[in-house]
Amino acid sequence: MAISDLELPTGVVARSDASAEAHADALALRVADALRQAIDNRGSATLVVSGGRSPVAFFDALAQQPLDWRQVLVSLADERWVPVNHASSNEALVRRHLLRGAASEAKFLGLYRVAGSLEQAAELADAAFAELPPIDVLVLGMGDDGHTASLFPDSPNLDQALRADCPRRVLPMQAPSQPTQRLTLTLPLLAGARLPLLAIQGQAKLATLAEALAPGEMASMPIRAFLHSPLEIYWCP
Ligand SMILES: O=C(O)[C@H](O)[C@@H](O)[C@H](O)[C@H](O)COP(=O)(O)O
Repeated sequence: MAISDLELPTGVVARSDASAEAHADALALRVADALRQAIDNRGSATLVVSGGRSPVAFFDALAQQPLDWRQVLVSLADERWVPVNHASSNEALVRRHLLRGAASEAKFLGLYRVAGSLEQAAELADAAFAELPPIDVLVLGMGDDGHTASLFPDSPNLDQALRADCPRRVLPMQAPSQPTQRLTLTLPLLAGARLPLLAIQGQAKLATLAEALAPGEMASMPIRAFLHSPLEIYWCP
């Protein structure tokens, strides 16, 4: 199956690249162009990225892009509640692969907070994220189960996080399917992005996307909250 086989809602466009490298480069060029445009129009740009395994090549390619990184704020759609020197830390991943070279001039707002509990860490992050400007570019990934950010099916706080009027910017997530406790931005913050992008690779995720595009509960496949205009999907085999 290819992404061109999928029937996409109006305003949702998809791009397919032949290799993971071409996919990462195409995504990096699109993000860099949008960040430059935001800086030209408003003097600064806010980029929110997801973690996991897929974005590494994209981060490495974006770090090479010529732009005024001093005017860019980079943040995270979600985080594992682990110290920033932990192997699973999304902040560590972004600092290692994106915030280097010229891109090390960018500002960074992380989600991880030291606290006595995940709930307390989420409250501290929620307060800090009141400072997050409107998102210019959001890069989402997706799991095979249809989660995105740390909006996992069956997570206790999912319904609250998916409310369009959710009063929280950051919520704790204890996804039954995941080994580490998580912190996630909630739907109102993520849905406000000027340019939302979804980057996925492989046939399994394409099948998950096809399933998510069919009618169904948002809570069972949270990626459904983003499968509407405007959205650009980047896929490679
Ligand atoms: O912290 C995370 O893991 C991400 O934010 C998460 O939402 C990720 O995008 C998907 O789980 C896909 O992860 P992979 O790219 O590793 O498949």
